[in-house]
Amino acid sequence: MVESFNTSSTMPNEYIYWLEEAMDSINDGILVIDAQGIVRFINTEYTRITGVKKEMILGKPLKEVRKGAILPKALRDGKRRSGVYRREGETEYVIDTAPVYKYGKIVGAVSVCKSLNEVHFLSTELEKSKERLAKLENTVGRMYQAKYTFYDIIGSHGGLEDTVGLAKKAARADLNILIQGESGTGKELFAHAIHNESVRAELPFVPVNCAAIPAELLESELFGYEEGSFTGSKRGGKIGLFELANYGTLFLDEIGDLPMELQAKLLRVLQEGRIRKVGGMKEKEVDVQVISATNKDLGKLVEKKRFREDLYYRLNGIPICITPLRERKQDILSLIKYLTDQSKSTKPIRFTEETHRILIQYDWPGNTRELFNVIHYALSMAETEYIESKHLPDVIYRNSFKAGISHGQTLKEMVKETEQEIIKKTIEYYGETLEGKKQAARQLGISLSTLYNKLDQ
Ligand SMILES: Nc1ncnc2c1ncn2[C@@H]1O[C@H](COP(=O)(O)OP(=O)(O)OP(=O)(O)O)[C@@H](O)[C@H]1O
Repeated sequence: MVESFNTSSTMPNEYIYWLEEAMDSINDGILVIDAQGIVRFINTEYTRITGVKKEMILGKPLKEVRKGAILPKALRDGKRRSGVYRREGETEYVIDTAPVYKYGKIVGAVSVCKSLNEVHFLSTELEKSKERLAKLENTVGRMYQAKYTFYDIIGSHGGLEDTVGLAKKAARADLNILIQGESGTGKELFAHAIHNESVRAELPFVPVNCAAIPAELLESELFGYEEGSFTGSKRGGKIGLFELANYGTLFLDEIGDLPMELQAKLLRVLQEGRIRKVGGMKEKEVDVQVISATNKDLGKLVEKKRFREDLYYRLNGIPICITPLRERKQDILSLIKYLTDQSKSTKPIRFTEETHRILIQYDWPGNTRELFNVIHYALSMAETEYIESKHLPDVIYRNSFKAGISHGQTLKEMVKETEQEIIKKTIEYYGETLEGKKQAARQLGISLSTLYNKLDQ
């Protein structure tokens, strides 16, 4: 049963005016018909979407002014309809229709329309955002990828083979791992290889150098921060490295340098598997394998109360110790070959026997990193295919004299060469002027003429 639609009998004019204003402020188009199908109201957005003005439609039967309108159906069958697609020239829109009831009887019907142009615009924006997100994910993925595998670890002596075996088992165990060894022994290389051998290989490998990040920034780097948590914080806050490493591996390099206060926070995260951003209230679960590394004796730091014992045991699920290069000198030649094989040089590279002897005799306090630097240096100094002792950096070359390695020279020649080196360095220090040379001679306890003679020999 359909009744007449009459608002003026029940509402004061002022109220109706206010209601119309309210309807005009919303973003959806609205059209209302009465029980006879006569258009009683449209709002401004309806005109904007359909192009139909009030004077063209108000007071007229909807069926006549808008051919194919579905709203009158609501008067007949009392059904609500939603998402009906319409097109008006260039404008596409969808409408929802519903009957209006009063005391259980239909007194009119209302339709609400939404422009699809806006929806199209929003979905294009959404697509663009998705594309940007995919690119960012790709970049982050590439940034946080472990580069090395166990194939990149060269050498087998001095226990290195067993260490590699242990590291492979550790990769399968999914426990926290602590790698200890002097600087340059390959701790980071091992961490990459372990991650790549583990079930987490396809997921991020996130390295953090605890000694390189200022203590006051480290907490927000590790755990992230909420927007506005401190002056200068970024809009939207920041995601922490723990969260970036979720389901993957976090490599905490130089863990011995982690400030005490952060040690407590790290321990809590490892125990509870949850992180909380700086300035945040919510906690988030994280599933991260932690590989830590240090060139300090962490056990000693614990004794000196500079590293928390409970954290030490948490991190030290599987301990891995890498032998320094001086204790596995048999690996030096394989390491040199590995590096020269990688060289882009088109000509063959040959190390003289003497160069090999010097490289093997040296103690390598900077371990493999130092060896690699020295080889790179020598390769760039040599003009021919032969890498001779003179192509090695000064410090290595001189050291070989101290170690008594003969360079194919007589004792007299070696003494002369060393004397000249020392005189040149002293003159360099005091200056090339006559006064500088006099001072150098005085310093060396020889006369000026002896100084000239020795240089001219
Ligand atoms: N056994 C090895 N085989 C091949 N390359 C190696 C080996 N050990 C070290 N390297 C190379 O030596 C360099 C230094 O290694 P890495 O950075 O892993 O050392 P580290 O122990 O982490 O040093 P630090 O304590 O100073 O951080 C890298 O270029 C690495 O690839």
